Amino acid sequence: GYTQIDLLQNRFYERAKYVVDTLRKQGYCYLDDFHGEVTALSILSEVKNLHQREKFTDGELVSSNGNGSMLNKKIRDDKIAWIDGKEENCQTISHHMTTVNTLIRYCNGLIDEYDIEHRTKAMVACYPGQGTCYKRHVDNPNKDGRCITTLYYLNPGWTEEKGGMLKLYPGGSEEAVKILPRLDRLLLFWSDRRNPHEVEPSHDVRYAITLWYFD
Ligand SMILES: O=C(O)CNC(=O)c1n[nH]c2ccccc2c1=O
Ligand SMILES: [Fe+2]
Repeated sequence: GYTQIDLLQNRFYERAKYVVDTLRKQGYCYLDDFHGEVTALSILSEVKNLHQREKFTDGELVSSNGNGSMLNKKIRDDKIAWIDGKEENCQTISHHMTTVNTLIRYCNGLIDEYDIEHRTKAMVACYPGQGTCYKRHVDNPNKDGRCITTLYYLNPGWTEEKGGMLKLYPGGSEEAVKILPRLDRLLLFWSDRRNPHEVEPSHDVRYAITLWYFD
């Protein structure tokens, strides 16, 4: 009969197969209930704890000095923290990183055009509400090596009224796809020009963890 390991490997294989087929077909794909609610809530509590411990940076400030006056204008409203998973009180975030690594390794076996070697640290991002957003952009417009973006959302009970939807323009089409940043949803998409995307203005605190995978 099947051992636990066989079942686990089959599960990863099944999900990797679905991810690769879907990425090939539409350039993005998401998996709901990725870790299960208990683990998802544990990751959320670790992220909130990072926030309380002031581990997040502020969104980047640029001075837009039209006539020499140093007006500080925000170009981005996200607050971020880079986590390598060894920090204290980040054990479940670390488990998330390991799990996505395994999924991507299975995907790697099925994707021959890429040979995914490594990833960035985890970028924990917080949009603090009050209409904070992220303008339309491409994650990797100039071949910096990143091939897959993974975004893990941590927002229980999120609804479209709260804004903060991820708007994706797959294949650069003007037909936008709107993704709800709901708890325990893992979104993956090609990081290059195939996927311009933006974060609509958020009216509540919105958390996500990004891992970028390199070819
Ligand atoms: O949160 C989302 O749904 C999408 N989020 C993004 O596309 C996104 N993309 N690139 C970044 C670079 C630096 C800091 C934050 C970000 C960022 O939230
Ligand atoms: Fe992005």
